[in-house]
Formats: sequence, structure tokens, C-alpha cells
Amino acid sequence: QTKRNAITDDYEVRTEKLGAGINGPVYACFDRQTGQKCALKIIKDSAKARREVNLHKKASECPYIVHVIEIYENKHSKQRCLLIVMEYMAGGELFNRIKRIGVEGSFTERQAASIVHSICKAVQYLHSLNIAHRDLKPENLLFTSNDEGAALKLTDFGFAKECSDSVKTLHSPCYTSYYVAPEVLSKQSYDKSCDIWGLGVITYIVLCGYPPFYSLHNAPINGPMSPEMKRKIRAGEYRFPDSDWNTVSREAKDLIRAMLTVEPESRPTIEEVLQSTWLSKFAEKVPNTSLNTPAVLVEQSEQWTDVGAAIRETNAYNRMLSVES
Ligand SMILES: O=C(Nc1cc(-c2cc3c([nH]2)[C@]2(CCCNC2)CNC3=O)ccn1)c1cccc(C(F)(F)F)c1
Repeated sequence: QTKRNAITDDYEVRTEKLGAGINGPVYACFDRQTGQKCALKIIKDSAKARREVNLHKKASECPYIVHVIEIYENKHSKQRCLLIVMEYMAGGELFNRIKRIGVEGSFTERQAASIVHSICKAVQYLHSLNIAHRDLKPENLLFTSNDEGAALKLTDFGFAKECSDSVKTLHSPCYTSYYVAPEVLSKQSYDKSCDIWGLGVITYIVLCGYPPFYSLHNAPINGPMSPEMKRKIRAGEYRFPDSDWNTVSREAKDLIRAMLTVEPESRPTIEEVLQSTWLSKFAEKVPNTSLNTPAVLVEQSEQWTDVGAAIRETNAYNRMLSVES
């Protein structure tokens, strides 16, 4: 279970920063016994931090989720912290890899389908445990290595939450069914459907290199979402510009349209997404046409903050919606 001795007894912690998550920085560290390289995420102790740790630990047996090796509870300068030791993902983040593939050769629709399939398998596992991730974005998708057959895994449970398909009160003993209002009975938790929306945004970007919803003028990296962008998201207003999308299969666009359905209750479940034509037989059916994604990602990477902000905003917006509903 959670270890309380100093993590430095068992690991040499490097100041080499692997990135900064919502709840805290991520460093490389080395097991003093085996020399194994790991990743270490340090978060200030709080109810939110405990929820992140518990949900990530619960989900970590899934081959499509970054494995949690162990958890430490330590005091750092009077502040109690939780430290998550994770498997080291040597291939880095999703978009870095797509850019690199594009430099070496071509990045095809079938490779895109394989990437989306892996992310859907992670979401399928979480939803089967009644966990919604609620922060699906490229920076939280990492590859085990730089090899051809490297696995793609999901991380960062900073916004994850447990959600049942129907409201909890339905089964609580105090519940008297005579007086239940219809909307209470049919109330779904939309947390899971907010993951399906996120999958739609990521699938769109993997196939072309830019997001479906973004504001035209430069959105500040952490600023508020522009009203224009909010309007586009609420209206589900996005396009498949011919220049980038005329070589992409109809099945891919049909799946994106289904995932980017504005009404949460009309969005497909993760099971339905995985049963789609585009994903169910991607290995032999999806065309091997090459995509512009890598070139667009490279060219856009300076504005990437813009697009990164757009994804962050879209996720935040969806979380807010899922709470509201
Ligand atoms: O980050 C790398 N390896 C890695 C990273 C993580 C990791 C866990 C979390 C994060 N990274 C982030 C960092 C900020 C962005 N969101 C994800 C926040 N939340 C996490 O839970 C876990 C295991 N191995 C890496 C490895 C090799 C090369 C490279 C790069 F390509 F960048 F040089 C990166």
C-alpha cells in the first residue's frame, strides 16, 4: 500500500522535468535496486489529490493506461505530498511522435485509426469501471518507446471522477420510489459522454493536425475561452475543409460527426464507438492514404499553444457542462 518512508531511500530523483501536470510536476527517477528508470509525479496532498491517486491506481492494470508502480506519502518542507511512481514512457507525447513519423515517412489514416483505437480501449476500460477521465488531450497520451510497435497509453487522472450510469440515489435505502420525479430517474451522468466528445476532438486533430473548434484570433495560453469559440462548440459548428479532408475516408468523418454530437445523451457510448466501421476493422479496412497531419503540426507548433489552449478550454467547457447537466 502507500509507503511512508522517504522516496529518496528507494529512488534517485532527477531534477530533469518530464512535464508539468495539472496537479504537479513530473520528474524522471531511478530505482536504486534495479536501476529501472521511472516517472515521478508529485502532488500536494488534498482530497482531490487522493482521488487522482486512487482512480489512477484502480485503472493502472489496463494495458492502455500508464502503469502506477507505487505511491509514497512524504512531507516536503512541511507540506504533505503524494508521490506517484509510474512506468517511464520513453516515447514521449502523442504529437511529438506524429511529427517524427511525418519527418521519417508518411503518416497514414490507418496509423491514425490505430492510435484512436488505443485511446478508445483506455476509455472503454475506464467507463467499464464507471470512471470518467474528463481531460482527454494529446499531452496526456504517451508512447512506451520510439519503436514502431510502441504502445500508446493514457495518463493524468487529475480531473477523473467516478460516475454511475444513473444517479446514486436510485439505490440508497432512504429512497421512496412513490415520490421520485421523472427527471431524477432518467438523469444520466454526462461525465462519460464528455470523454466521447474529447475523443472526437482528438480524432479530428490526428487526421488533419488542427482542432475542430478554435478562435481565429490568438487565444491566450491560459486565458478565458473566446465567446466566438464557445458559440461554435455549443452549436457544434465545425467543418472538414476540403483541402485537408477530401482524401480522408467517409467512415472516419461519420465517426467524428457522431462523437461531436452536441447533445450529450445522443452521443455514442464507447462500446458503440469501438463497434464503428472505422475502428472495428481498421487494421485491414482503413485506407493507407497519407495525411497532412505531421506537416500541419510542425507548421502550427508555434501556434500550438493556441490549439493546446483550445483543447484545454474545450475539455474544461465539457466538464462544466457535464456538472451542469
Ligand atoms: O514525458 C515523458 N515520459 C513520461 C511522462 C509521464 C507523465 C505522466 C504525466 C505527465 N507525463 C504529464 C506531463 C505534462 C503533460 N501531461 C502529462 C502530466 N500528468 C501525468 O500524469 C509518465 C511517464 N513517462 C518523456 C519521455 C521521453 C522523452 C520525452 C520527450 F519526448 F518529451 F522528450 C518525454
